[in-house]
Amino acid sequence: MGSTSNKCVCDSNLICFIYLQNSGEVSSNQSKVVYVLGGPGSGKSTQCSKIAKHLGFRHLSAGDLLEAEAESGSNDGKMIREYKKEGKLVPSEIIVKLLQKAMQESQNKNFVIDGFPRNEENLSAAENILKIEPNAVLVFDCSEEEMTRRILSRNQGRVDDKIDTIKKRLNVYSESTLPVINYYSSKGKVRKIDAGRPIEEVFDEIKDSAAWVIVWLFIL
Ligand SMILES: Nc1ncnc2c1ncn2[C@@H]1O[C@H](COP(=O)(O)OP(=O)(O)OP(=O)(O)O)[C@@H](O)[C@H]1O
Ligand SMILES: O=c1ccn([C@@H]2O[C@H](COP(=O)(O)O)[C@@H](O)[C@H]2O)c(=O)[nH]1
Ligand SMILES: [Mg+2]
Repeated sequence: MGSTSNKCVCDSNLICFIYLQNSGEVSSNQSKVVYVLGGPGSGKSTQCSKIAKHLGFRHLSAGDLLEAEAESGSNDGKMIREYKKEGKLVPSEIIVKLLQKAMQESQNKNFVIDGFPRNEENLSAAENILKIEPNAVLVFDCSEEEMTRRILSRNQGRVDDKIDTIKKRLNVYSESTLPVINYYSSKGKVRKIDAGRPIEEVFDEIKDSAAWVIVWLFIL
């Protein structure tokens, strides 16, 4: 569903109708942000692409922004590569700077942010520097076995798609990202998605959740 054109292309008319009421020109100055969190390989980027295409959000992947910065050969690039290879989280100021630029340059001000905030330092930077208070947080629930299987068959040439790095990323998720999820849970913003199912079934659940998100968008 494209909010800019106000033309409904998603298959749930009710959701489209309600969404369009809330995304027309009158309210278009109000930015909406949905965070998508989940373990490595849980399907965040796959589903965020679908959310962008069908629900009219701009997809910003923290991992992809960092990868582009690394590819650019900038001063931070080499350091980003090293952190990524080790499955570690880069210092917040780096990812915050990239997100801030991407958000400022985007005409679509409704964002689905993929894989951020990942730890408490990110969370504090998101609140205090980016001034983001997300409308909702989708959390992808998937077993470690399934996430590992998916990553090992991903074949996208990522430097971190190796078993040793995957184990480190799973630890970072449990130790650093779960506290962020608990924080948003305590604010009633988390919607858990069973991400262990086939891609289309996961997206169906997200579309059902979109109705829930829309309720939030109206309330907030
Ligand atoms: N529901 C699913 N069932 C089976 N395979 C899936 C599913 N969702 C995604 N995949 C596949 O699993 C791999 C990982 O998916 P994706 O890249 O979307 O995960 P991610 O959560 O973004 O991972 P990362 O945190 O490493 O960026 C991809 O090859 C993707 O095609
Ligand atoms: O906020 C973030 C997001 C990502 N990273 C680093 O990038 C890789 C890959 O991220 P994906 O979202 O899984 O594509 C991640 O393991 C971190 O090394 C980060 O530091 N901060
Ligand atoms: Mg991803």
